[in-house]
Amino acid sequence: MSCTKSGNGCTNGNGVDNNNEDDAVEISTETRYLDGTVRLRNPNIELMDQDILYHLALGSESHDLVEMFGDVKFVCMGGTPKRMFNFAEYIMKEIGHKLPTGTQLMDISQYSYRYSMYKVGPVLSISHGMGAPSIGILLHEVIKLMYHARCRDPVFFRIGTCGGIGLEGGTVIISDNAADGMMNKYYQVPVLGKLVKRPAKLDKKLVKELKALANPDDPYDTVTGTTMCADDFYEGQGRLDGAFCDYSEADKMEYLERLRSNGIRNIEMEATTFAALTHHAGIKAAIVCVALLDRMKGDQVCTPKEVLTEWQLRPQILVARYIKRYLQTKGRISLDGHGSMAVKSPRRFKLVQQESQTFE
Ligand SMILES: O=P(O)(O)O[C@@H]1C[C@H](O)[C@@H](CO)O1
Ligand SMILES: O=c1cc[nH]c(=O)[nH]1
Repeated sequence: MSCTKSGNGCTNGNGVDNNNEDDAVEISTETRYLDGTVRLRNPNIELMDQDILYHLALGSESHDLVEMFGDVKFVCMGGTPKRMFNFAEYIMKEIGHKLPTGTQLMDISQYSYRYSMYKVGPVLSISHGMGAPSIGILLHEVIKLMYHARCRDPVFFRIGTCGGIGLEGGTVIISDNAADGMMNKYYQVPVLGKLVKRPAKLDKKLVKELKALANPDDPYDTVTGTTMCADDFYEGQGRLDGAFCDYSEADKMEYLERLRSNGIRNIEMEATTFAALTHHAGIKAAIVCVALLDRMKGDQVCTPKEVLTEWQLRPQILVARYIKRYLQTKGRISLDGHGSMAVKSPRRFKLVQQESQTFE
């Protein structure tokens, strides 16, 4: 498998591509057609009569994916169906999107009984479940969906929860790097009996743009830092309160201190997979999580439900600011929030000017 100049390529298990650490996602001809539509790094797909996106309950022949999803610009994901339904309702208000009279938000993937998906104009809101395998399967299918639907330069967000490292519950963390529990900045997955490592890179420019949208009047802190991705909530995150625990509190604290001294500010369970697969697809992506607790102070999530519910809105507010700002800048919604979301069906081979994401 070949690598692009931008370092988008995968490795074969012998090493990891770590060059251009500070680059924004660079669009290569391997991952984009000339008009910005997504090109798959899999020659098999276009040779298939149909592609069944099994876990989304969609298919390239059974559904008109261009008609249904061709206008999607933002794909937002988070762990639970409820959070992503709430986000769909929230973003609908924020961008002033109106559903056709007599209709309501529908879970497009309800018959998959796996993930939930809501579409609000140019925004998709999808639940990804817990952990790398779950978000990995979803990303394969959503990236293929972007290809089939001919979406142009989509931007992906993970809107999540996490444990803070030396950060109070309620703090919002924008990930500028993702690392696994061994502090490797890649996602590794066994493929055909070999470990394939893919660099877990996030778009640094997008991180800065999101950070700039944190409002000094927000009654909570918004910080940037490296996010650790664990394969487990308990032992994998050094908790003392799982069904098993073969280490002491001192061992736990020593590990958390080591993470902290390496710039790790929070722990969750999807960051490396999300960063690596979006990067490999040449898709600009960001992770914004709220800390549910400070792991230096404890393990149990004991904050009252209503408070947790309010905290979970915080990453949504930041991402909504970005989306709204983008749509306003692109003139697709007016400042009073009442605008048309209509977008012409994209034409894959028409050369269009590269869109700039800079707002200033
Ligand atoms: O987006 P969510 O809140 O699901 O992210 C974190 C990581 C795990 O999926 C889960 C563990 O509670 O929360
Ligand atoms: O501590 C936490 C909290 C939320 N999600 C995690 O993965 N860990």
